[in-house]
Amino acid sequence: MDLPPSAPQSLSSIKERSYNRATLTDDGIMITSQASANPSNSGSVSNSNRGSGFYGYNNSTSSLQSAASSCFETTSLISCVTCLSDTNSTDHHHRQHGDSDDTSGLLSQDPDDIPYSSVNRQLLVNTVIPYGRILYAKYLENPNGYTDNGNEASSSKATNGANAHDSETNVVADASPALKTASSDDTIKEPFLQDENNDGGENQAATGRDGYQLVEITFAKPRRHDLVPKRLTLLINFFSSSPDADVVEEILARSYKNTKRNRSVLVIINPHGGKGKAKKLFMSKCQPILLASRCSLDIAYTKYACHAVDIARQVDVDKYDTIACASGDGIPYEVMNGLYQRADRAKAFNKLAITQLPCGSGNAMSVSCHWTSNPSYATLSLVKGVESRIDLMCCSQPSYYESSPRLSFLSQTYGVIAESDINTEFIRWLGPARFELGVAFNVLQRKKYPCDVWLKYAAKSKNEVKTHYLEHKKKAEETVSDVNSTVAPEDEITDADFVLKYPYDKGVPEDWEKLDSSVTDNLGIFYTGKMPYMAADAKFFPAALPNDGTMDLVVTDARTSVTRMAPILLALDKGTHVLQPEVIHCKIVAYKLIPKLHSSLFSVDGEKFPLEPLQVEVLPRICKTLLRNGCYVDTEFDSM
Ligand SMILES: Nc1ncnc2c1ncn2[C@@H]1O[C@H](COP(=O)(O)OP(=O)(O)OP(=O)(O)O)[C@@H](O)[C@H]1O
Repeated sequence: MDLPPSAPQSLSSIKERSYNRATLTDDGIMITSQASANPSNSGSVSNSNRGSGFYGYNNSTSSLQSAASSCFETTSLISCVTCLSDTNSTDHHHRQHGDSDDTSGLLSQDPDDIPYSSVNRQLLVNTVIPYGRILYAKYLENPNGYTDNGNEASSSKATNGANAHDSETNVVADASPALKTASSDDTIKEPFLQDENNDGGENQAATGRDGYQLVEITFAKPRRHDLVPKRLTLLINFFSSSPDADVVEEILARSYKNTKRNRSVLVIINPHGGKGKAKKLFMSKCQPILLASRCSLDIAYTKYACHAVDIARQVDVDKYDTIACASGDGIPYEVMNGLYQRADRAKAFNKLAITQLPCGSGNAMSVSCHWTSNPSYATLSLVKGVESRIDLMCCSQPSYYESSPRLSFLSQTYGVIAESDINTEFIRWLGPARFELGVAFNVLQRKKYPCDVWLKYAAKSKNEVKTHYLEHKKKAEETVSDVNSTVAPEDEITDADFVLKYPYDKGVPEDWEKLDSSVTDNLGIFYTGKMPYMAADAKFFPAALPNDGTMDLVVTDARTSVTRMAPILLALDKGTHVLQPEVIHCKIVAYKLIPKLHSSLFSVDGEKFPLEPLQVEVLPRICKTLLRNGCYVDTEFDSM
């Protein structure tokens, strides 16, 4: 990408600048004094240090005036050359020290919730940049300062080899024709990353004079509705009794607590996803954050329906730790099934975390796991997420179970919802409204979907569901806090974990209970789910938990009056529909449904499945994914 004419052309111009001073707090990096053009206003910069090469500026008035453009000079330069212009940024928002945030509040899309700010492009004193937002940190220079020839790199210990390697790993080539690498035309190589790769002082344990060290951080900064990576140069006050103290390592350790740094990601983009916008969304909203976080990326584009199954079947499991589906919910479904069909499936599910970057029309996985349907915020959640095990559901029907059952991570449905989801494809142009219209139409008609259903209960009554939920949620929270304090426990699965307890051909076990036929003869909705949200505004399964070994079931009776059904459906956004007396809500570990209709269908994770008997059981903890803060988005079910 060419530099715009107005952009500074030489790195030597950058050295004439002032920096914000900062210190590390428990929550983030706190600005302790503002950058200033006027030496008399330069806060706590001591006389003995002022003007030293260490600060990167000399003490001539003109230089200091040129430095008046503040610590954001770097940022604005970078913004300029990477088209990440900050012009309309929400810099006026700020959060004072003591009002700092943890990661739980960081992914909010509310611009009022921005935890740092600047006035006249300068960060306010006491602003805290939370660790949850920090993507990367490095030493900008060694403590001896820049040399006079304007060559930054030459003033530092040579680490360019490591950075060249870095740059190579960012653009891994792959022989597979299905895979397009991040160095292809489709990838905008961010100049700020190249700049970083050329830096000479990266990750050196510099020991600064008086404990001050010049560090550059890259952080995710809110801009309009999104997050964009920005850089900021800070003079950090870091005192430590240890001779090996390394402030950059300390910042990175705090910023990536309980998470893996430098993920190796295979991104699968469905170019048709999200009405054809998936690729553009990924490139503009997700890729900059992944690259700024020093993840290495390979990109694969799906070229035909079910291509992601083939990609996952063939992927080099040793090469990646993450598969990120820049798509709707269809591609993660295909990836899980592709991995399931591999001979080394236990290894594949142990090695790879499957996650979604919400670039499709249905993004239930991202809403549930990353707590957002915004691609840039979901990417931050990917980068910072806690690797967690989730249960999957294994589906068997006569036409395919012998060759290979199908995995489902989200839901299976029969009746009103299935028909509204799949049979309204012809009115796709209506967008999400098509689904709601379909449901409304079928509910108004009070259409019945007779069937027989057998259930293996884990919690039958609504009270039992609540008790189960509270117990398992508490257990999950304890596990997450264990992970927080120690290294994640070894939690590997083996081939034995894939063996079905209730194979289809063995019939219905005796301890399964048949659902009352007065309900199943008049069935309206049959819907099972493993994640809380089925769409951004449909909290269909508020009691769903990642790995409690159960799926949630919601059943309605088509004879329920329209005046009762309307408020039930309208309560979907709050999730309180499950509390209504007309709604059956239970937790089950397995079920069998035999349809009694000749023309209808099942929808499994949004895919059309044949109208045949369907038997499903939970496969506990089979899949690894990334959960923000180690849990599903809070549904507030415990307080319902
Ligand atoms: N190149 C392609 N051509 C045709 N179909 C494709 C292609 N790539 C992927 N698909 C199919 O598109 C389907 C939907 O994918 P995905 O969930 O990512 O998108 P989406 O925007 O959420 O779509 P939907 O609106 O159907 O939910 C999947 O079944 C997948 O097999």
